[in-house]
Amino acid sequence: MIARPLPPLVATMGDPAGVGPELLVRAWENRHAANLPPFFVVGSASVLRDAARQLDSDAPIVAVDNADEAVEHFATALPVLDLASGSYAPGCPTREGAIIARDTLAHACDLVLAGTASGLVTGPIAKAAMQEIGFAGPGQTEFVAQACGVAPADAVMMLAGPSLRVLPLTVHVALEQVPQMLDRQLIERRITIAAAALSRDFGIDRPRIAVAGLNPHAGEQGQLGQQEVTTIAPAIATLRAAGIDATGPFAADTMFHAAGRARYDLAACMYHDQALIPLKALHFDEGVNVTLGLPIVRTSPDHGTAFSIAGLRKASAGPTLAALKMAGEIARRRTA
Ligand SMILES: NC(=O)c1ccc[n+]([C@@H]2O[C@H](COP(=O)([O-])OP(=O)(O)OC[C@H]3O[C@@H](n4cnc5c(N)ncnc54)[C@H](O)[C@@H]3O)[C@@H](O)[C@H]2O)c1
Ligand SMILES: N[C@H](C(=O)O)[C@H](O)COP(=O)(O)O
Repeated sequence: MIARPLPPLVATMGDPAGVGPELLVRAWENRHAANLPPFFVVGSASVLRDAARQLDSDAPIVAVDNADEAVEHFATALPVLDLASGSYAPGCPTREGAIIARDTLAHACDLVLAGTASGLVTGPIAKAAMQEIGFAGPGQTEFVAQACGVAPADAVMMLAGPSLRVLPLTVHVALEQVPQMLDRQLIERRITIAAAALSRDFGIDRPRIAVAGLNPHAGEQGQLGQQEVTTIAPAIATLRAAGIDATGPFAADTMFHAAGRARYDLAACMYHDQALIPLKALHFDEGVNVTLGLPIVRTSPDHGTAFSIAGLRKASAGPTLAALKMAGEIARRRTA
């Protein structure tokens, strides 16, 4: 049976002064080589044209009115729903740019929720700049969750690369807050959501989830901290009783070498950098940030706005290509 065509993906530029716009131009240029599904941008045609010019690219940028038009034009031009105007110097973020990032993200969420687009790929934002305009939540994950009517705590961040998937159980909080935030409910809830998503969206029937300890040597039987004994191990036991293949807590420093990675499908980590350092060390140029637990598909490249190299033709489009491919694959799997 021939699969019916899905609606196109929708992408956002993120902060227009970051590398998001240029990487969307590069992604479109590589659409055949990367075998990308059709996508369109909710953003600014003028910003994308400026980005193409800075890249010395002849990629046409066409303003469209809807997703159907976007699909019609995708073969010959990068389609954009032109909702924003103004020019933005690469590397020079502005308040107006943060507002555009917020408003275009909100519009893109609405398009996916309405079924007009099959998935959302978000460009990088600058969190501090977004906070200054009253952005809801620490990042796009929480914003998209709220747009979907999902409690931010139930929108689970996973970073994925070819040989590693990681889940930070606590994310954009100060390290000093992590021990008090780590409770059994949080660990059990987020790993349960992740296990279901790995089955549904990645086709892993019985995902193996390795859980890291918080303390060095996973606490050394309680001699180097108590969280493993009082909280993490009991949470793992509860998950296992519920039929989830969770193991640990493991000493984090021996989870990420090749032999360690071969033992699991997802590494559940206690805090942001415990998860993202190994992922970005191994897969920075192809890493994808995937939000699990949402009714929609949402991915983003694994990096930020890279203001220091925006407009300099130095940014790799690898993570953006990987994010678009993964969003398309998940969307296809969900409709199979
Ligand atoms: N997904 C996101 O929206 C996201 C992710 C991380 C950071 N941020 C935000 O981005 C801003 C800058 O954060 P940062 O500097 O810590 O992280 P960053 O990812 O923007 O940059 C870190 C380093 O990686 C390099 N880099 C980033 N993307 C690259 C690419 N595509 N190709 C080549 N090199 C690349 C940068 O030049 C820099 O040296 C902050 O405001 C942060 O909040 C956003
Ligand atoms: N934690 C991710 C990273 O460091 O790559 C990124 O900041 C995610 O942020 P969003 O919730 O805005 O996608």
